[in-house]
Amino acid sequence: NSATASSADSWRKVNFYNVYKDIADLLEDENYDDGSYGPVFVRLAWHSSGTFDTKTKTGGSDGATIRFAPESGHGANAGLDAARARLEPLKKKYPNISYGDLYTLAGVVAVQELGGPTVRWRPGRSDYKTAADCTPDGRLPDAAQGAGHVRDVFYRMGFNDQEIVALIGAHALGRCHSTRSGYEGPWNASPTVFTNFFFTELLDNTWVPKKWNGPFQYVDKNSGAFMMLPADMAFKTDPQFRKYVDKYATDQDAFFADFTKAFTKLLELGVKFPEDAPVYEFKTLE
Ligand code: HEM
Ligand SMILES: Nc1ncc(C2CC2)[nH]1
Repeated sequence: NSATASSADSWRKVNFYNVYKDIADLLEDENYDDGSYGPVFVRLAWHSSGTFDTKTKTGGSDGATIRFAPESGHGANAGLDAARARLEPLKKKYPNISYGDLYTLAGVVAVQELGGPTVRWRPGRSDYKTAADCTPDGRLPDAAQGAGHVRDVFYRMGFNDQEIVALIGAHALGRCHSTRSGYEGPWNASPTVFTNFFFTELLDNTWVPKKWNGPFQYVDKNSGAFMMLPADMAFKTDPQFRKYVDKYATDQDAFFADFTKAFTKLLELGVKFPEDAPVYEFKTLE
């Protein structure tokens, strides 16, 4: 963690168009996973933000407490050190950017450069928080549980059913790592392209329990080349979630329109932005 802490207003000295470009240049790496850091940047932005609790107004992306132990060591955050390390040189290059702004912006760049919708983003998160502000473990969802648990976690953040389903669509990206969450896969055709494939695969494939000694999960019967978590399956079986899964599976534009709104809301949970903080809509480079 760079010693250069940003002050409350130091974001005003940052050219975010340059930061966007530099993050985009970090995405591709043929030696990492499926060739892109994009998916793990999206997960970093989401885990930095998804700790928010509407009742206590604690957690969220402001202060980026995810970079401090004990939060950095929570099981749910396993593997995110790789994403934070990849972004660290940009904190040195742009000492006036806050980690909270850097981590959330990286998620925005990843979604846009991997073919997803434009995501509105505001600067103004601060780094004043310390390890003492870390949120307790258990704020993020447990993949082994079902719809009830998923609602408990996301309602606590302030989301409704439609927003929860839109957000889970990000599971079209990336993969599970047995060395991180314990789950494994997928090897589907396009883990580095942002599409509505999570919904189409969920509905169209036949899901069977994976025969292995890892944690309970599903694999698709025909190709064995895609996986679903127990929590993923809740989106197929719960009637209120299923309504939106059907909609997004048949209408990618509707998914994109709802995802971008919910993702901006997620990345801004709990943040008190300066009144004059600009709303950026970056042009996608690819
Ligand atoms: C019910 C809610 C959710 C559960 C239980 C869940 C669980 C998981 C698990 C277990 C992994 C595998 C981690 C690993 O082993 O590397 C994962 C990966 C991922 N999750 Fe989620 N997640 C949820 C919601 C979300 C949301 C809301 C987003 C973003 C908007 C998201 C984005 C991702 C991405 C992009 C990956 C791939 C990361 C990589 O390739 O390294 N997830 N998720
Ligand atoms: N279906 C599915 N659930 C979780 C994932 C990880 C993002 C890769 N994929």
